[in-house]
Amino acid sequence: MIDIKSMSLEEITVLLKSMGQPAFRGKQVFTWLHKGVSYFEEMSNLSKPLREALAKDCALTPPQVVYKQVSKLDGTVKYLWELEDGNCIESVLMQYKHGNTICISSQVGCRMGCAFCASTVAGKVRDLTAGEMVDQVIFTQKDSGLPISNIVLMGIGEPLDNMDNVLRFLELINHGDGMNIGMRHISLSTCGIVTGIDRLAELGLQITLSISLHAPDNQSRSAMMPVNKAFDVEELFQACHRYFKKTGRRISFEYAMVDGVNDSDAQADLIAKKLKGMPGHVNLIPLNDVVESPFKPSKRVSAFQKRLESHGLTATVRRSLGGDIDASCGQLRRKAMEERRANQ
Ligand SMILES: C[S@@+](CC[C@H](N)C(=O)[O-])C[C@H]1O[C@@H](n2cnc3c(N)ncnc32)[C@H](O)[C@@H]1O
Ligand code: SF4
Repeated sequence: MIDIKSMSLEEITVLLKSMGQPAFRGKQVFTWLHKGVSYFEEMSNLSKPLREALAKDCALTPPQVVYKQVSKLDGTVKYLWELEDGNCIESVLMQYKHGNTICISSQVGCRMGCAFCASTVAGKVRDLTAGEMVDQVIFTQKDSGLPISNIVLMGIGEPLDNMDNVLRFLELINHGDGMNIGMRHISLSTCGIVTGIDRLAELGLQITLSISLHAPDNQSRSAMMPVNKAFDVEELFQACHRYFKKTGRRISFEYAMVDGVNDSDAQADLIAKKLKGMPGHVNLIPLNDVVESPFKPSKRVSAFQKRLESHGLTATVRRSLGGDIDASCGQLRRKAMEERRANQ
């Protein structure tokens, strides 16, 4: 079956032409797909034979809601979606003053093995297609009734470990005949795959790049993030400087505060030293407790923030949304996997 949801407008137009259709049909089909139809029959301005021919050759596999949790505190909505092959992924919809933001998954699981992260506990199962990433945005908007204006690639998975599909997703979600979400409204977060960061720099997209830094020295970072053994923190900082030089875009550094591991003043000083020469924004994240993780939340978040600010850096503390639901990434999927195992 053809994965039509992952195809560009141009590719769909070529496909429709090969089916003996005029070029404008391509745009009609693309527009329907990005409105979130679940069946080709819903494409009411196409002839019945064409709808049937598309249904015969092309897969349309909207995700199904398995769980939906709505926070009573702030309206954050967390979805656990079941994909066509039975795998589950998460998306979280957060309501901010500047608009509604969706956090989407880029893979089923993750192979990066960060010690504090629930998404990686059972490893990576597979990459998501571009269409499956688009569907998270479209069907969350459809189900919630809330217009989505911002996207963060910060859900389950490592986007730069699935880069081709992620780039295609960006192109599709940005398309004027689709969701039309501007690149400036999209953030991509990576654990630090240097080759991917360099590739992004070459492309010069106007997205915001977030680096999950979590420690500025090799000893602490390697203890938290195995990726640091493939691309160490020196190489990572160099890639960030290259990225800034090439794109002129400010990078955001994510920093989950872990008690006694990455929260010393010396580490704050080292961050400032390493970021010298480029504007950086450090986003301090109060650690979400993950049962399997040996790490505990730091009590020095505010002191660390002040120390960073004393060097002239911008440092913010991430506001925690959805505190009363399983909003931390990967937790809901893991819970569902455990329940499935128990019922087998
Ligand atoms: C789940 S990751 C997905 C994107 C990408 N793989 C990455 O690592 O940046 C998104 C962010 O959540 C953070 N994160 C993961 N587990 C966490 C936890 N237990 N507490 C706080 N932040 C966590 C990650 O470090 C990262 O900054
Ligand atoms: S923090 Fe990101 S890279 Fe690390 S295991 Fe979790 S999802 Fe994967």
